[in-house]
Amino acid sequence: MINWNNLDTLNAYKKLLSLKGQVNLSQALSASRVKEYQTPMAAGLAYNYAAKEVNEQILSVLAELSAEQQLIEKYQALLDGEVINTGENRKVLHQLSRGQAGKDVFFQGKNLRDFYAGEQKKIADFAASVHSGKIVGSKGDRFASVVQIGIGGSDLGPRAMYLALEQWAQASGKKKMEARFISNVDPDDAVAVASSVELAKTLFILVSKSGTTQETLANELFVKDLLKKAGLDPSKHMIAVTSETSPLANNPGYLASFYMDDFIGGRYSSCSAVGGAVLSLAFGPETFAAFLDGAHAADKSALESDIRKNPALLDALIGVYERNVLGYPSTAILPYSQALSRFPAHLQQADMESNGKQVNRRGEAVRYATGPVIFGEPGTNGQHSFFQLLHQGTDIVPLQFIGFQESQAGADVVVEGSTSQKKLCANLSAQIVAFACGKQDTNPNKNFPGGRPSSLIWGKKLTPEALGALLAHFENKIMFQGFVWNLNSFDQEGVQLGKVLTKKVLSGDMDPALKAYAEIFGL
Ligand SMILES: O=P(O)(O)OC[C@H]1O[C@H](O)[C@H](O)[C@@H](O)[C@@H]1O
Repeated sequence: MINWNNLDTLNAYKKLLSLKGQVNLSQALSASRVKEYQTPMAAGLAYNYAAKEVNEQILSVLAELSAEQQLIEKYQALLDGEVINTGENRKVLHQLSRGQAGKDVFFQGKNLRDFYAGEQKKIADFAASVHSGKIVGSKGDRFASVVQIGIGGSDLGPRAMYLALEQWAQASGKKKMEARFISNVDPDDAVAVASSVELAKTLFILVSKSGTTQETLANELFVKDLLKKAGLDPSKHMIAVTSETSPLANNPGYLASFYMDDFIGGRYSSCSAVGGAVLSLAFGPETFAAFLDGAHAADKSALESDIRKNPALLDALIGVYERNVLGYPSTAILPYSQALSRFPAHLQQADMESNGKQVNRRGEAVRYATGPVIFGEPGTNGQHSFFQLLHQGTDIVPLQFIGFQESQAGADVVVEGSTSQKKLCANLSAQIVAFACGKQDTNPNKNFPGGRPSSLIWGKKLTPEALGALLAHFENKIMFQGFVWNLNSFDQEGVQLGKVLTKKVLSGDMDPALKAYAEIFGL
């Protein structure tokens, strides 16, 4: 029997509050702790939490919290197809799009694992036909580029994953097609992307789960207009990815259509047809399959009930301790990997759209902090930008570093006795210790207080499997945190009001304040 309780009703939470400030990070951090406070992740990655403000006692109360809030049972129920998205009365099945970690899940007599796998197979066959030249553009040209049109979850995850594997694919001979993305309704986005490709050799992927998103539909027509003006037949240059119930479904105006469903939230859709189409076209279906394998392995590891052996659960619980006990308002995602340049942007949506909520699953106000603000940039770039505040600002911002021993492309240069990859990893190591330990100085302006916590996810190299595991780690972390806070992490009502008011502006039905702003733009 599962109980959905608010965090502040739990005994373990009350205990946890009494453990505030037990750890002095600059004193606690030691070589043995760096070795000991680490747990293996899927696909050869590891989660290191030596520089977090936790100790054995805090970790054992976090384990009690996990048991009392039934985090693993709730995850298992989600995998088994229970209606976890209560606000929209939906199952939550993104994990099923990358393998079976729970029971078979059926909806209206359809086995949904077979449905997701079937769409993946259809995409693989379609991609093979494009790569072999069996399917060509309307003037007979082979397709060389693919442009995804979508926004939010239909853009951020797939774009971040594409960029994450581009150099790896190039170096390993897996790159089949160039991919670009159009998301913004700002016409300059579509113009810039369209002018960077040869339209006759470009396949567009229209991606919208709902099939109703204003920006995406506007960009579809924008692109179709450009295709027509170039003398090309849009129906031979565009495929669609949508849900079977959307207005875009079953439209013969697309070269092909691939489907996902309402049980996969937009921000969790990278492993469905939403990410599958672009990644399979760009890097081949086998690369996408390897990415799914890594994600599935991470999903399985998230079922472990010992928090010390479950990196996603541990990461989630430490985050709750930082947010609700230590009161830290935000978290920075800092990948020391250029390939992950858009990964923080993806996590902004994944985390903040999921856990940026003020009411619980039953719609009652909660009396504790929920999801933190998420932001980030790759290192070392961030060091020359916002790290000043992170080191010496008045807020403490927990940091999630990500790093790899090897680069993806392998090409490197030795300058002043070290390679660039070595410099990158040296910077990462240095930052963790600088944040944790600080440095005393008699000049207050040069004083580093330290005591600034971070975790490190690391691996040998960012491969498709490692990327899948990394993505699933964060998705599962967000899910566990939502369970701790007793939220529905799978709806996003907070994005609706702006859409309604936008329609009012465009239809001329405005209140005075709205009208005043609209007038600034001559509307
Ligand atoms: O895929 P679509 O239905 O076009 O939705 C695209 C995006 O827009 C919405 O406003 C939501 O905030 C996102 O969660 C979603 O990913």
